[in-house]
Amino acid sequence: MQLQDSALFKTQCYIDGAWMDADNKATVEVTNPATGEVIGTVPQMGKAEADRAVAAAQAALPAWRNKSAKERSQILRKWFDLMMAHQEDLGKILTLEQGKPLAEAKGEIAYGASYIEWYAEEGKRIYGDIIPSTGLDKRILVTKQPIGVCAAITPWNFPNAMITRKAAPALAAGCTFVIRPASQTPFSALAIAELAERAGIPKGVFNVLTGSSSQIGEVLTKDDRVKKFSFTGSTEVGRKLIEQCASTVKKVSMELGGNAPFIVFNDADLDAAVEGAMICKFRNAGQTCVCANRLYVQSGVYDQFVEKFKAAVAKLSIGNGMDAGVNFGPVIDANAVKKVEEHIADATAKGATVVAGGHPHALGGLFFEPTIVTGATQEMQFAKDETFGPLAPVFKFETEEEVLGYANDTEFGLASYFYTRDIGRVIRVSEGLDYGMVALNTGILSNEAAPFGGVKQSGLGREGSKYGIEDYVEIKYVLLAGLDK
Ligand SMILES: NC(=O)C1=CN([C@@H]2O[C@H](COP(=O)(O)OP(=O)(O)OC[C@H]3O[C@@H](n4cnc5c(N)ncnc54)[C@H](OP(=O)(O)O)[C@@H]3O)[C@@H](O)[C@H]2O)C=CC1
Ligand SMILES: O=C(O)CCCC(=O)O
Repeated sequence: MQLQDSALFKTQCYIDGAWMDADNKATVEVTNPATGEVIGTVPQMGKAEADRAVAAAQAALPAWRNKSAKERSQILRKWFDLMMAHQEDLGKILTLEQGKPLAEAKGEIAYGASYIEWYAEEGKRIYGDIIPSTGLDKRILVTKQPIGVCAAITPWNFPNAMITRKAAPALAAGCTFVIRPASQTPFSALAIAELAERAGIPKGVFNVLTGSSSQIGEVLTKDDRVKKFSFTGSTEVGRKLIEQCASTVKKVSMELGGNAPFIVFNDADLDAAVEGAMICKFRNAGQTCVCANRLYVQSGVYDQFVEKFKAAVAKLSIGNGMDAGVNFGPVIDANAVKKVEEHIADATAKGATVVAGGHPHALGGLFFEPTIVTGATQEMQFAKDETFGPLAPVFKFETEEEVLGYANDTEFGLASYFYTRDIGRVIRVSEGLDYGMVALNTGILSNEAAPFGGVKQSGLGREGSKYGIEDYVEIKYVLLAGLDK
């Protein structure tokens, strides 16, 4: 791998400020989804190493918690600066292990770093309250204190930003942190740890473990020293981890599956809607939890929208994300290909038509053609189940009431999108969508200043913004009495 700073490519874990192998020296291979080649190996750690990481985070807590918010802020700011200074190398590592095009990967590095910058500032503003009490001799003091040791498990689709979005508010609030990244994308996490060390984050404050998800997950969710657990991934695994956290009544944050509706009304700016649909559906080859999973287009513009959408899809440049000009890469693994194929087969068997793509790409391996199907209906699998791949089903609808019913007919409630220029409809539809996030006239809604999160079975808690830090503090109420003497 050609990096300007080759020390960013680490193949050991980072626990208590030291780089180390698994106790039994076992390793696991990581492959490049674009080529199938092995990029390197990382330690296959388990319970014993996880226990030591939690102990290190516990030992580091008092000194980190007792730094002033300004001191922590200065260290975090340095971490942010280092990430941006190494954006190119971090982007390359990310593309090699995850597959997304390099420009998109570098975009993720800036996006991930923006959470560190944001919380370096926000950590200084964890305000409390003084509340007048019922008795004149009393006052109620409310303070917010760091919750303690925090742990997290993150997915492969955003190997950098899903970590910083959790670690930055935790560290800014005065907590210490243990992270177990996805097996398919550990190198981005280890590079973040290398930069944490260079930024001066003290030993034990930020720890990275790779290896067995079930063994490490069990420690991180059941150990009483861990006070807060945060997860991004599938709803199925999230449910299980919530159950495990119940054994020690831990505070949990969950960013789980989505099934985003993308609604285009007759009065929409169609070119803007197509541009939004392209980014919303096909960035990261359709593998984000806020990706449009169902495109609902009103009957008056349905045919026109499909034609423009097809033309835009035909312009995508498919290939290895490291190659110049490529803007659409492979999917993560064979299961991802299988799921897209299953959803296409189910839809065509029930009457849908493939109007673009529909097959594994001629490049072979994990490349799948960006696909559009028309004539989609609520009876098809993708109406209920997140595809998490490059398949865009286009549904036709007649009325606002009808489409709101379809959009909300899911157990998920993460992101939703709609295009209209009618102000009354803007209010009615944004209030009527049962989603944690609603975007009007745009296909992209994530940024560090906004509260990212879902309702229903899409999760618990919010990440980013002033709200995101609340998940990493405990409220303490102090009653001051006898003040009249
Ligand atoms: N909300 C989101 O952003 C995401 C949603 N998904 C959804 O989930 C589907 C499957 O993707 P997948 O990657 O398998 O998602 P998973 O939920 O299985 O994986 C997410 C993370 O959880 C870990 N994990 C898996 N099982 C356990 C366990 N029993 N205990 C502790 N940790 C565990 C994984 O480790 P390991 O890598 O070792 O498997 C990974 O780090 C996707 O198709 C998509 O629908 C997936 C990723 C992100
Ligand atoms: O898929 C996810 O879990 C994160 C979505 C990326 C984003 O923040 O937009």
